[in-house]
Amino acid sequence: MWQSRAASGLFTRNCTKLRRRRRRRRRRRRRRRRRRREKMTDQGKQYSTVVEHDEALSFGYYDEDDDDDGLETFTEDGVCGCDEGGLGFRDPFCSEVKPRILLMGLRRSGKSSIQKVVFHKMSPNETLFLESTNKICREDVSNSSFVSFQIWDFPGQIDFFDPTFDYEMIFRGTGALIFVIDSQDDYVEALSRLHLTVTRAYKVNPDINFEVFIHKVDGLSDDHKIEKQRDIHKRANDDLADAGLERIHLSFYLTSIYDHSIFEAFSKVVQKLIPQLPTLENLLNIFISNSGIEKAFLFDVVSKIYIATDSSPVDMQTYELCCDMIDVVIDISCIYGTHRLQLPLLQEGHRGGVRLAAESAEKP
Ligand SMILES: Nc1nc2c(ncn2[C@@H]2O[C@H](COP(=O)(O)OP(=O)(O)OP(=O)(O)O)[C@@H](O)[C@H]2O)c(=O)[nH]1
Repeated sequence: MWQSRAASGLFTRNCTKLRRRRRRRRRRRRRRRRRRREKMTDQGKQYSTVVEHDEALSFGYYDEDDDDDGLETFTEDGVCGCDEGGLGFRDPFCSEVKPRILLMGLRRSGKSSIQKVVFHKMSPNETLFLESTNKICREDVSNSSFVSFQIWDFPGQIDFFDPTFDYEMIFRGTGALIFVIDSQDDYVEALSRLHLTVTRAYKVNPDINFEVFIHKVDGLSDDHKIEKQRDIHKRANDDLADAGLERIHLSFYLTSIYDHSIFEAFSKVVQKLIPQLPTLENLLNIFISNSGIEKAFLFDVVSKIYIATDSSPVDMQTYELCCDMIDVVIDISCIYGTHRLQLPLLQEGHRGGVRLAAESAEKP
């Protein structure tokens, strides 16, 4: 009896010791993670804000109390890949932090369509079948040394008051915030959402460029477009003035995925994030004046975004013509070009049809 009591006492003591040891280990691990995270934030690197739950949409860091190391949303070094499409953020050859562009707006306003059409060459009609985004989707765009940034596509129903949504962390590393308004819909709610988003973001990071895409204007007449733009511009700025925030500058663009307006608008957004822009413009001005060429654009061929142009005004028709010429050059070089030229285009997955043509051209 005495022996068994002693044995059970010993067993309990051992268990308690074991539990204490485990708890200590867990605490140490948490501390280490916290330190690592602080270090990463200091360096400007951002953690994923996507933590998927079974049912509800949730935003936040990984659960500190979750000890299951293997199931963490973050990789050990704090850099997390894209949830969709498998595009990672970590560039093994480059440790620089890329500017971040956020795509925000109400549900079905056209955010994902914009991203797919501009950066994935999706045909506008295919966007009709896009499903609603239910978590933040991040993508690394690194087409060239100038076009190198991250795009974060947000779900329409994002809730700033959700305590797990760490908007401070998100806005802190943001270069541009694109707010998409569906011009074919009633935009009263969109405007109040725009106001809330902009004021929150400005408080955290006053250096963000605020870009408003008055989207889906393809269904509107020219007069109607101008009228809508004027009305949205006035209401949005009035709201800011009422809040004493006149100093916030909003830029407005009329856009549609069914024409080149979305590429032009995106070009302007991206240009603001390129520190070398004035130098590039100067070089193009010199080029124009010495060559007798009428207009010059510096293009990112893959996305058809123009990185810079000379200082003469941009005529939409010239821009469209250049875009079409790029398509022709790509098509021809994919079919008749050298293997070296074809390869990057194949890797980029550029234009499905061309890819097939190039593959069959390669076969003996
Ligand atoms: N007419 C027209 N329709 C568009 C345009 N852009 C997108 N759409 C359509 O708008 C619908 C919604 O597009 P999505 O890209 O899924 O919208 P979203 O803002 O990502 O929606 P959530 O993921 O729910 O937040 C789709 O049916 C698109 O085809 C446009 O420029 N013009």
